[in-house]
Amino acid sequence: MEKLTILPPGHPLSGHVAPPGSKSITNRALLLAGLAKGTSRLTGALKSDDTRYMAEALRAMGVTVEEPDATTFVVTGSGQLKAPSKPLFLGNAGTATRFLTAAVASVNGTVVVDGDEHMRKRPIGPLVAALKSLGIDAEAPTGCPPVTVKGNGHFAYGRVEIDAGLSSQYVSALLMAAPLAPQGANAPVTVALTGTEIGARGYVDLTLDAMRAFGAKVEQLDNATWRVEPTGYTAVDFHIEPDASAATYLWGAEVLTGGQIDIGTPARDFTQPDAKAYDVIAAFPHMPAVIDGSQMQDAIPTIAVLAAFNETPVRFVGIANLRVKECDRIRAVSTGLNNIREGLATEEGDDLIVSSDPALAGQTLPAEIDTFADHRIAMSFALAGLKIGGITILDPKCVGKTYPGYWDALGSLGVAYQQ
Ligand SMILES: O=C(O)C1=C[C@@H](OP(=O)(O)O)[C@@H](O)[C@H](O)C1
Ligand SMILES: C=C(OP(=O)(O)O)C(=O)O
Repeated sequence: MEKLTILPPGHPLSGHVAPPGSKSITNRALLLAGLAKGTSRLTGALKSDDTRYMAEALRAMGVTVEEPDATTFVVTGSGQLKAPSKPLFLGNAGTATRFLTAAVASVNGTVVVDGDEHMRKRPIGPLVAALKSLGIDAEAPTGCPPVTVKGNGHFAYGRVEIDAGLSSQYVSALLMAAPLAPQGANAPVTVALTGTEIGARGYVDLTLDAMRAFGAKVEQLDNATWRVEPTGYTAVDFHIEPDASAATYLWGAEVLTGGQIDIGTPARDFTQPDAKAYDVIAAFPHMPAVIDGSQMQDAIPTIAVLAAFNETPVRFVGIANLRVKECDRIRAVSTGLNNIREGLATEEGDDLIVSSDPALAGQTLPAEIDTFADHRIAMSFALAGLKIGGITILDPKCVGKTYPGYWDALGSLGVAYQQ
């Protein structure tokens, strides 16, 4: 399946569709379970490209990962990752790549962390520099993967500073590796932000929650500093909530078609940052003139496509690091919208301005949307296809990164396709 044309349903989309498990929480839980000694049962988990890469990497380092059903991982670790026999290949999974880069410093031996051609363009230099500052032997000559880490059996203790301006995942990576510092040293790891700027702080909170669930002792000293004790991790049974970023497409489909989609989880019950998008989406077609995307970054492509149908234009600010996600998402969204109708989107520096036009709904405006191999571009532009005839999504299978059942989910609500 190389392309998929969405046929506008012509009726409100209503029904029950539960989004899959959270990618962010699944990959945290898999890692922490793999680092623990004993067996952890992870339920409600996401099975997708990103979590498969994490699971495979753990298996390559001696962890047993069983999959008794479509949403469960049973993970048995020895409390010590082993050196893998070949480089860890992590596709374009930012979480797996960043989190493992720090965690494999606890391996006794050399580990190469690598990804596909997209991941090889996503910066990891600040994380590598932070590891080096702790005395860990780590190299990423291009500033992006591959990263070579020569571990000596445990993480390092001391104070580490990190600039998280490009990615909060660097902070999460250091925090999750920190309990693996040598236990006898009786000294904590202190993780400190250089600068108070951190996009998506809510992801750090997810990290702290997951660490504590697996027995870590971590304390937030102030807005920008955390202290982590060298406790290691304890195996535990852990339930994963549905994915809030995946939910944004269903919330979007609901407001755009005037339907009622029950996703099984009230927006306020999510702990993930993208749940903040609910209030903005619920305001459609009166979304605000300025939307700050810094604390709900992965939801911005969804909201930007909705903005094309809003009553008034929307300027997206605080989204600079969308340029270093799976693709340059500011460029991908503006390219896609302008492909639907020239002038629909403009970039001003790192801001994106969508010049809304409710009259788009009901028109036929044939456009092939280049997804740049980015699941979120595919999923968000599918929403445009619910109202505009002729929207064709190229490489629709890229949704497999985080939501393999996406096309079937829309199909179950009555959306039809032409291949
Ligand atoms: O920690 C996480 O689970 C994530 C953090 C965010 O990335 P950055 O920290 O790189 O902004 C987000 O975009 C990504 O999808 C998941
Ligand atoms: C940015 C994303 O993913 P990651 O950084 O985990 O590859 C995403 O899923 O939107």
